[in-house]
Amino acid sequence: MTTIRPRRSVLYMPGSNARALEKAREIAADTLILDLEDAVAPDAKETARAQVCAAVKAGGYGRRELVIRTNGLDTPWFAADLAAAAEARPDAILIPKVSSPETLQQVGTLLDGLWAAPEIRVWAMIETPLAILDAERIARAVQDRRTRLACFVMGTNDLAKETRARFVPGRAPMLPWLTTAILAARAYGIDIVDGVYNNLKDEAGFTAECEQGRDLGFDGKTLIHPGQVATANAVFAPDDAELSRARAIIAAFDQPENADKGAIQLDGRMVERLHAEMAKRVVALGEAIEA
Ligand SMILES: CC(C)(COP(=O)(O)OP(=O)(O)OC[C@H]1O[C@@H](n2cnc3c(N)ncnc32)[C@H](O)[C@@H]1OP(=O)(O)O)[C@@H](O)C(=O)NCCC(=O)NCCSC(=O)C[C@H](O)C(=O)O
Ligand SMILES: [Mg+2]
Repeated sequence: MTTIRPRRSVLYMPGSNARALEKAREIAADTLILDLEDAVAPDAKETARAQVCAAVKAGGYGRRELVIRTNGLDTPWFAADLAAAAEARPDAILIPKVSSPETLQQVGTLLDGLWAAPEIRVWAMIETPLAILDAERIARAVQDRRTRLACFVMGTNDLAKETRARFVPGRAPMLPWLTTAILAARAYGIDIVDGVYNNLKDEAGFTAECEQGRDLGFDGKTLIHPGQVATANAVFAPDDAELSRARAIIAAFDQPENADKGAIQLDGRMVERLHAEMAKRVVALGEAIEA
């Protein structure tokens, strides 16, 4: 099994907010997205870029995964954002408003031209109607190693803006888009994290949306405030009951009498070898979180 990197809590912070960049060294998020795009006003773009890249170079974020979100390819800031981000060497660079695989190929070519370290991955915001309609081809871009593609990030605010869909409890208007993006990501073995929950005061609504995202198959959720981290970390981690059941399934198939069986009964339920594979992933995720 490949190594699992937990991405339960993926916290955005405005690159222009020096205090937040500092504070983030102590926040228990799995991943930090240091934003140069929507969270930063046009007049603050250059300052934000310099601050973010200095923070990444300075380090001190421990095991937290660091991602820099650039401005879009069609903006006057993109070229300088990409060059500075490549030089700062974050774990990944997040590209907003990716609507086709060609965009990822273009970014990959630019990164190669900048001699960007091969370890730097590219993440894609899935937040336009065209991205949903073309999600399968965008995810398939992972097969072109030049793209460095590793993860999809849902941009539900931009999707709501572009489609005029409303945010309603249960997200019925968005479910087809969320599941389309998840299917595309899983078909090509890339990770995918859910969109943000804008209401910072609605804890019950936020918890429900985390649970919905987990049940749909997301690896984690993007967040906008440190106060959302603990809930996302708890919801997207396997709990004790899930871990002990997973260990029991693995142990059952390890028994010599089950060596030639494809399906067995365990505690009144049918379990197949595919469940043992799923159980191994749950245990590996639990161990990665523990570490
Ligand atoms: C939403 C906020 C503007 C609220 O900020 P504020 O009113 O200052 O909140 P608090 O007073 O509760 O803050 C308490 C302390 O926590 C720090 N803080 C706040 N938010 C963050 C954060 N995201 N990361 C790190 N630290 C944070 C404050 O500095 C306070 O610290 P202290 O001074 O020591 O007390 C604010 O939370 C915020 O800006 N959030 C992020 C907004 C953002 O990044 N938006 C863009 C991403 S969302 C998006 O674009 C999704 C996608 O593209 C789509 O289309 O859907
Ligand atoms: Mg967006």
